[in-house]
Amino acid sequence: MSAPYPFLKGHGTENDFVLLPDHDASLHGELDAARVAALCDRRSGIGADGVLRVVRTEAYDALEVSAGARGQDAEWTMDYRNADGSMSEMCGNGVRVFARHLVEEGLADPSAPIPVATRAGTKLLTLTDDGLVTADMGRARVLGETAVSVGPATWAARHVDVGNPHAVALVDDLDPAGPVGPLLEPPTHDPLLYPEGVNVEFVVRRGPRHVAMRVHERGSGETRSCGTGACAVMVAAALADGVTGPGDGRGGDLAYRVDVPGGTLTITWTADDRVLLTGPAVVHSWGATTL
Ligand SMILES: N[C@@H](CCC[C@H](N)C(=O)O)C(=O)O
Repeated sequence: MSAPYPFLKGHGTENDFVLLPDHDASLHGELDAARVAALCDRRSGIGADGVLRVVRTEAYDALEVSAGARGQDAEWTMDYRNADGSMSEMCGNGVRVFARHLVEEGLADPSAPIPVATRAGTKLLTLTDDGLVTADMGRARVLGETAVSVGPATWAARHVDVGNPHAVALVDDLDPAGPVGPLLEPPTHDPLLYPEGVNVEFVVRRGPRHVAMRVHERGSGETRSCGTGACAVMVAAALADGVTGPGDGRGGDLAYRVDVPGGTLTITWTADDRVLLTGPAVVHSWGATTL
């Protein structure tokens, strides 16, 4: 495709995305991994951690093979791709930016929760007057223990699935000059447990119900934030704090502050076992690009 194609750029706590409006799914078959990687390249492309393709679910279903448990009860589908062009089931910050875009373009009504279909099912998005967007991520599945390594350092990690896979390691120090390092390469992980790769979060405690994290994202490298990662981190931290879960384990909701390099997210584990991801989400630029 050589004609200029419209795009938007947005971010949630500096996890940044190129949005491609493709309402009628005309990009079907065009948006291969190489094109996505070229768009996300920070020197020769627009630059982003991933691409959010905005497609009407009806058009998507007519043309494309449904992947796994993708929800079909929403007017809009988010087709998410990592910066290297690989697909992921879910992107928590991405779906929040996606909802912001729908509302700003008059494509969705913010007076009620907005359903968005993803490969990990339909998510409900709520926009509030304080500028924040909350994604109801559903249930986080805690799947046991594993280990991750950076160079000679190895940490125990918790395997948490938030629609996509995570390994969460509680560490003493997040400093890039320390054992976690600058995360230029993917941390080593168990290839049998994570045959498709994994998002790895390193977490330190900052105070009661307050943690900070860095993340190496599968397919995108170290990013300034990861919404699904923050959800996995919150659940892992709460369990490490002795919470028997869900929620506070006593019938109430439980909220943690999760600091990421790009800002702050609030994660709430509800008594009925849903994880809510809340934070800022903005669309700030518009333009046209070659595809
Ligand atoms: N940044 C995202 C996660 C994007 C997908 C991830 N890299 C994967 O491959 O699973 C988020 O905010 O959740």
